[in-house]
Amino acid sequence: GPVKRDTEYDYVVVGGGTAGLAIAARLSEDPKVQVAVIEPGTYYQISNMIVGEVPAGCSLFAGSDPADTNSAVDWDIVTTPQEGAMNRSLHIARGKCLGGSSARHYMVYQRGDKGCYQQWADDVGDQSYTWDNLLPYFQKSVNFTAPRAPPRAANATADYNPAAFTNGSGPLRVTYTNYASPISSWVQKGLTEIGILPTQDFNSGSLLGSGYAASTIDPKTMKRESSQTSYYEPAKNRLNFRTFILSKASKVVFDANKKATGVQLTDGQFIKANKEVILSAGVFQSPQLLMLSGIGPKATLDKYNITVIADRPGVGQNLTDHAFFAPSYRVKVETFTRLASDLIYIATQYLFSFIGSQTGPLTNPVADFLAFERLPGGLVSPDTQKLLDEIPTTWPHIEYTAASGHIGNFSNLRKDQPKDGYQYGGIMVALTAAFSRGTVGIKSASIDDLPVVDPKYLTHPGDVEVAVAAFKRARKVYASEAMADVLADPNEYYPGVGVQTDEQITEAIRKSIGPLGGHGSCTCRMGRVDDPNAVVDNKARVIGVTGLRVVDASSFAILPPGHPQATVYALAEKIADEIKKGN
Ligand SMILES: Cc1cc2nc3c(=O)[nH]c(=O)nc-3n(C[C@H](O)[C@H](O)[C@H](O)COP(=O)(O)OP(=O)(O)OC[C@H]3O[C@@H](n4cnc5c(N)ncnc54)[C@H](O)[C@@H]3O)c2cc1C
Repeated sequence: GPVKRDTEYDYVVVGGGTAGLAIAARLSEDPKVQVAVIEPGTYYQISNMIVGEVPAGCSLFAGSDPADTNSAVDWDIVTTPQEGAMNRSLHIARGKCLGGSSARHYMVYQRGDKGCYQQWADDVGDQSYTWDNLLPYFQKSVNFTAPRAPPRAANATADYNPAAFTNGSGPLRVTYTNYASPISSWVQKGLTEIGILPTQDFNSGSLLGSGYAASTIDPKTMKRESSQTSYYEPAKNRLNFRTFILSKASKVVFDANKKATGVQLTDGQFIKANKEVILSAGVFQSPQLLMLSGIGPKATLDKYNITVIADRPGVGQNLTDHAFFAPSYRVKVETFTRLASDLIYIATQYLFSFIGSQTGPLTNPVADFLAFERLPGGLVSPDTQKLLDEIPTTWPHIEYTAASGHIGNFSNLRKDQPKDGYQYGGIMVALTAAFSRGTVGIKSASIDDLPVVDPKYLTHPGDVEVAVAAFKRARKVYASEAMADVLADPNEYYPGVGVQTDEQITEAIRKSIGPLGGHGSCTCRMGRVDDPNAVVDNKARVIGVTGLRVVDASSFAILPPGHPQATVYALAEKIADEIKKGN
């Protein structure tokens, strides 16, 4: 039978992922407070050995092909057939381990723009969510180390703003990889030619422009930094901090006053929460757990005979994500294509460069160069342009990422690399202000069944127009004069020169569009208490009950443009602070 545990704590955190370990570590700083974390996975250093820690390993087991997974460390979530994507069902990687998706992701550390957080503050009716007021929480979470050149190449200087990291003695190590992808400096020139100019950094509230991205990488070892290596490791031996690995929550339990009293586990145990339960099970499983516990759209709960505790129609709605696609080209510089197909090269790189001197392509998380822009005027219909113009002026519509390899339809980055001796490079195009919204549902009253995930990519007609316009912009980057010298073949490899009309481009995009890692958010959306579709209030408290919060990407009010981990950590820091203040 299961090991007998202490079963009473002040705070029970469900999910030892990105937000969960951050908030649990902060709450346990007070030795008088007893904190427990429930996590179904284990250490990814065991369940995803080497691959989980080496930055270039992030490209493995994260494709949209349902077979491109490692079930030991992934939830194997596959979407419903996507109407906007030629009815393909797409795997969306989600970490099942201590560290959660921070143990699976591509390590880009980047904050949103000032306008997006102003929107968050206005939506929620709480100006503590503006950029200026969140900045101390961004800074509190990180410990920054400036890029080093050498070992970075002289033509790959990463600019940064030291002031973005003032007071940076936090747990999460952020730096720049020791090896810049050679294709990135070429893509930067191509971007400049189409009018997207270099900018200093992506951590100071403004994103428009191009530059190298900071990464959550340990500057000493060049290994992945996750919420487990950063927040959890220094806290785990505290006497008031318990972690239950290989343990899954099946539901939150309430008393007659609708106060959360604890968490039921699948092994039959009940873990009592004297103060609060905090759900940090992520964008798909936090709304699932709410529904299984009786909080959600009444019709859904009735359908599965779940007793309604609070009828909250917004639970599982409003799924916001960054879908992406990527044309690719044959190039003359070494890219990930070589790593993917040359085992002897990987082995020597690992032993002599990565372990030996913390250098070489394995230290690179495959996509290290970003650019953001507002779509130039005149490229979409007046209706769509109007929608784009309504988005706060600092919030980019598009993100371009230099891709060191062929992405294709993102089904399996390793297997899909062409084996014809050429190196490949590309440019990933993500919709960072997408209008399409998806849903997360349930198919039974049991946690043994995965949630039903329907991101509804490209179902809003405005997104299709923006995607086609951005695709043409991306093509211009590789067709630039500046990039001519690096192309091994002037013709586009994928989707190829035969794709020319808007109809053909739309079809090519629908055939290849996929989740940009899984930036999914807002399925337990934060909002005003009187908003019937809000799920949590400005302190992340679930509306309609007491003693329960949701703190993770699901409780975002909006999805900031770009990569969400910085905001996940900042939110966890902010809510930990609110709890400590007694709010
Ligand atoms: C492949 C990939 C690439 C990405 N690239 C980037 C990037 O480069 N930069 C960036 O900023 N963001 C990136 N992201 C997004 C980022 O990783 C997520 O937004 C972030 O990690 C979400 O944090 P979270 O706390 O909401 O969820 P998670 O970190 O996923 O944590 C959820 C936790 O809950 C646990 N759990 C689930 N169900 C239960 C249950 N029933 N009981 C108990 N526990 C449960 C899970 O095992 C997991 O540990 C990427 C994501 C993926 C998947």
